[in-house]
Amino acid sequence: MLSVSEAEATIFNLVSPLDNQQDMEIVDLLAADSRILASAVASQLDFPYWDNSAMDGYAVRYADVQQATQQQPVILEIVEEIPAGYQPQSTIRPGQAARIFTGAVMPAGADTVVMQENTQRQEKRVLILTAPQKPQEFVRQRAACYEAGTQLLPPGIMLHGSEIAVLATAQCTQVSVYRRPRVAIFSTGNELVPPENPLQPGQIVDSNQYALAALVRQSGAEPLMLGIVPDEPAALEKAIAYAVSNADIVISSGGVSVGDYDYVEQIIKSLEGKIQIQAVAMKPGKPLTVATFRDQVIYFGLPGNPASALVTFWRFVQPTIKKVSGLVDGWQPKFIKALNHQELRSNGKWETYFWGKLHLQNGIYEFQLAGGSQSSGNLINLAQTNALAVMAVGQTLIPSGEEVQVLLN
Ligand SMILES: Nc1nc2c(c(=O)[nH]1)N[C@H]1C(S)=C(S)[C@@H](COP(=O)(O)OP(=O)(O)OC[C@H]3O[C@@H](n4cnc5c(N)ncnc54)[C@H](O)[C@@H]3O)O[C@H]1N2
Ligand code: MOO
Ligand SMILES: [Mg+2]
Repeated sequence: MLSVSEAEATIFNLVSPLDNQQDMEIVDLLAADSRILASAVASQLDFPYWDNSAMDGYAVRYADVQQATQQQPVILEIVEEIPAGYQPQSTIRPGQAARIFTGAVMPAGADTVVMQENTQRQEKRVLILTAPQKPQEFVRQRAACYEAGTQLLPPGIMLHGSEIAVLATAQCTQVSVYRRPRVAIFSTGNELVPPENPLQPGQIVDSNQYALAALVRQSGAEPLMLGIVPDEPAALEKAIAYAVSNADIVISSGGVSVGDYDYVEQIIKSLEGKIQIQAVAMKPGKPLTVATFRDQVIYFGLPGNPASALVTFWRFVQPTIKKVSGLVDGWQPKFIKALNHQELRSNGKWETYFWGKLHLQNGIYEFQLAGGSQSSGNLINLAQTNALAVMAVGQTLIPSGEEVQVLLN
C-alpha cells in the first residue's frame, strides 16, 4: 500500500496543466477575476506613462533652489499652471517655476517638485523656503515602474484585484485565461437518493455529489454532475465511459472497497483505464483508487464514506485541479504548524487526518478538533471546519499544547 507522500507524488506526476494555446479563452477584464492567465502580458505603454508630479506644489529646476532656506528663500516666476490631465506648453527656464498638481505632467526644463507646504505664494511669484533633498524629488519618472515591451505579468498566475489593476493600466481589456478544467462527478450506490426525495427505509441521501460539486467550483473548475449510478456493472460502465470522454478529471464516490457491490476498479480495468493507486495508508480514505484513461484523464475513485470522500478530495484532488488549471505556483497542498488545542490519538498504523478549525489566537495558529465523532461516516461535524490535523504513521499521540501539522482546506 502506498504512503500518502508516495500517492501524492504519483498523482501530481500524472497530471500536467491544460494547454495554454488550445485550452485558453479570451475574457473581458472584469470577468478575469479568479481566472488564471494563459500567456504573458506585455504593454506598449511605459508606467508611469510620463514624468509626473507626486505632490501638489511647484515644478522647478533643482539647480535654482538647492540653496533655498527660510532665511534666504529663492524667488521664482510662475510661468504656467499645470493641473492633472493637461499637457504643459512652456519650458521652465532658470528663475522660473510652474504651479503643478499631483499626477500632472512635468514641464520641460523642470526636474524637481517642491511641495507647496515648503513655499510661500506671492501672486505671480513663489518663494521656495526649503531646498529639496535631491534632484528629481517628488517626480515620478516615466517608466520607473515598468518599461514598455517587457513582461508585465507572467502566465500561470491567478488574477485578483491587484493584477486586474495592472491589466487595466496597461489597457489590456481582453485577457487570455485558461478555460476552467471540467470535472465530472457522480455517486455510486443503490442506497443513494437525491436530497429532495423522501427517504424510503434503508436509503441514504447522496451528500457527496453536492459537497464535491461545491468544492470543485471553489477550486476553480467547472463541475459536471452526472448523478447517482446504481451498483450495477453495466450502469457503472456507461457512467465511467461517458465521464472520461467528457471531462479532464473524473471524481466518483463509493464502490472502491472490497464489498461484493464495489465494482469501480473492475469497470475501470474493463474500459482500459490504467489503475495507478489501489489504496493509500491513510485514515480516513484508505480505499482511494486512482486511474488514468488514455494518459489524458485522471480518475479519482473516492471512498464513499462522507468524511473519507472529503478528506481525500482536500488532500489529493484539490491540488490536482489547481495544477491542471494552469496555476504555476500555489497549487500544492498548504500545510502550516499550529498549536494543538486538545489531545489527538490514533493507532499509528495509518497517516491520520482529524478535522477541525484553525484559529488565530493572539497571533498564533491553534488547531481545535471538531467535537463529536471523527468517524468517516460522520459528516455533520465537518460543517464549519477549515483544516485537517495530520498525525504521521507510527505516531499515536499528539498531546495538547504541542505543535501539530495542519492542512488548510
Ligand atoms: N471488509 C472491509 N470493509 C471495508 C473496508 C475494508 O478495508 N475492509 N474499508 C472501509 C473503509 S475505510 C471505507 S472508507 C469504506 C469505503 O467504501 P466504498 O468506497 O466501497 O463505499 P460504499 O461501500 O459505496 O459506501 C461506504 C459508505 O458511504 C456511504 N456513501 C456512499 N456514497 C455516498 C454518498 N454519495 N453520499 C453519502 N454517503 C455515501 C454509503 O452509504 C456507506 O455507508 O469501506 C469500508 N469497508
Ligand atoms: O478509511 Mo475509510 O476511508 O475511513 O472509513
Ligand atoms: Mg463498499
